[in-house]
Amino acid sequence: MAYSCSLFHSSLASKSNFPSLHHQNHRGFNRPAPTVISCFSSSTFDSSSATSSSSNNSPSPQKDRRHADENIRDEARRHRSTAKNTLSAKYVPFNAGPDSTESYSLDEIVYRSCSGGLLDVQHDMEALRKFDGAYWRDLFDSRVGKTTWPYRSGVWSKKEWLLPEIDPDDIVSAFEGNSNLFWAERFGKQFLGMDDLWVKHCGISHTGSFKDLGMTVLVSQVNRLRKLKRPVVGVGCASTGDTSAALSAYCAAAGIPSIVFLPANKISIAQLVQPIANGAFVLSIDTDFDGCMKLIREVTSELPIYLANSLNSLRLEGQKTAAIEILQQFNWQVPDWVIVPGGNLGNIYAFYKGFKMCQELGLVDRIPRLVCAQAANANPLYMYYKSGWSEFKAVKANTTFASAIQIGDPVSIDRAVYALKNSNGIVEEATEDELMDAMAQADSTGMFICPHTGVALTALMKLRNSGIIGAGVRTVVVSTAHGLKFTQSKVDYHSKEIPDMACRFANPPMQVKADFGSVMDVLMKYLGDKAPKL
Ligand SMILES: Cc1ncc(COP(=O)(O)O)c(C=O)c1O
Ligand SMILES: N[C@@H](CCOP(=O)(O)O)C(=O)O
Repeated sequence: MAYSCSLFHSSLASKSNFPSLHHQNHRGFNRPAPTVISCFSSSTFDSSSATSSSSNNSPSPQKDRRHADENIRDEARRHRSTAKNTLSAKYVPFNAGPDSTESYSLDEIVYRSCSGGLLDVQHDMEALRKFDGAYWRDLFDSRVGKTTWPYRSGVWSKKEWLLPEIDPDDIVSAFEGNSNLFWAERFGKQFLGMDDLWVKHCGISHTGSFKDLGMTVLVSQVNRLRKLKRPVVGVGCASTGDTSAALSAYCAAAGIPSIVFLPANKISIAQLVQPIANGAFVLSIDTDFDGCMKLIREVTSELPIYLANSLNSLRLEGQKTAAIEILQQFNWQVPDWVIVPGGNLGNIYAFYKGFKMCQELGLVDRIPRLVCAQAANANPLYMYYKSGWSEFKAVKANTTFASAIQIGDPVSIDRAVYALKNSNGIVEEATEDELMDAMAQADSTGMFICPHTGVALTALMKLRNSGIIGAGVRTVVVSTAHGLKFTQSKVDYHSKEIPDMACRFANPPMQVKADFGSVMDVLMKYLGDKAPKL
């Protein structure tokens, strides 16, 4: 498919009755406000999520109480500042040189640069820098735990760094983000000899995966585009099951049609039922994810269907907030390592971008080393890394229990390489045995993770064994989906029904006759095995 400067163009629209396609304070204060704020006394931000420690400005619960006939959107509107917004963002070619002048408004429908390369959302960093790091830390911290629209969302609590110009009325949010940063105490100690291991549970989320973080941003922007009468009839994606779930849920919440292309028989039942239940138009296509991705790219260049995959750089703006959240949850201390499972490879770049923005804007003084973990059955990035980044070759992705990363031709390969090179990063891989064992081991310590998180944990185990990651260093493993989406893989594993897999940590249920003696026998044996050895 040729992209002519990739501005959304439709031959079909011009022939049919589709609309024409040619058009293309707020302050958080746990501490005194940084002096820089006084230069912006007509604040860039609204006042609804601000709390102040200064006595003459302290919030009055009665006065600020929501009016009886208001909802939280109305309330936010009442509090909104009339001051001019000084922040902005635009699309630019990804990793463009300093001489590049190519850029697009976020209100344009564009996914690729003139040369066919990836795009990136570029913020006006000078405007953001007018506020110092302490200001941003305080602002973001002040929004946690409140129900204020839209800042209750872990994503929109960073609104100024995402879509600074969007009207909060256009935002479509399920108050995603603010996910648990779980201290993996027992897993770390028992299997890795680590006591500072953390799992960022991005999958404990509205639709059960980290995709919600990006989708709230993308669907909000689509909502805005539709209000601006831009030609967006629906939103579409190719998916291995999580993007489609998030897309269909957010679109359903906003009343926007969604269309999802799924590789037939390659996603879990739980994932399949999500877009069906949310009223998406579901196409089950007899190909793999890469085949679906190719088709959706072709279709979205012909029809007024907005592309929701992470090729669209808007998605990564939302996903980058998980990195900012990790720093926030550690009280703005930087972990040493962050390990992310990779498939289409948008997320590893999103993490890099989130960390890097925090460094550039003075919230932290360094960034973590990143690890991207792939399934050995779908490992084009790993192969590229092993070749010393000499030659990238797409692969035919083979079946893997980590089905959401069964991707052989990742669209964000360039973004991933950039993120890894600039974070002194590493790529690792996990065989099917390794990832399933790691998942079972993690589950045995009280987690209930997805196979993709098993891939990331395998990478950690390998890096611990080789001594690259030391025992005492603070490490975060990103868990990308909820384990309940992948119960069949756990059932297969614990039933030891997987051909050629030892299933070393299987814990099958015991069949027992319905009589007291039989039950006592098995219990006595079980308890005997568990008795502490004296
Ligand atoms: C559960 C899960 N984990 C990891 C990934 C990989 O993310 P990315 O495609 O951004 O590399 C995906 C999707 O690809 C996913 O659905
Ligand atoms: N795992 C993804 C694959 C597509 O990734 P995307 O981030 O480019 O949408 C999925 O769940 O579909």
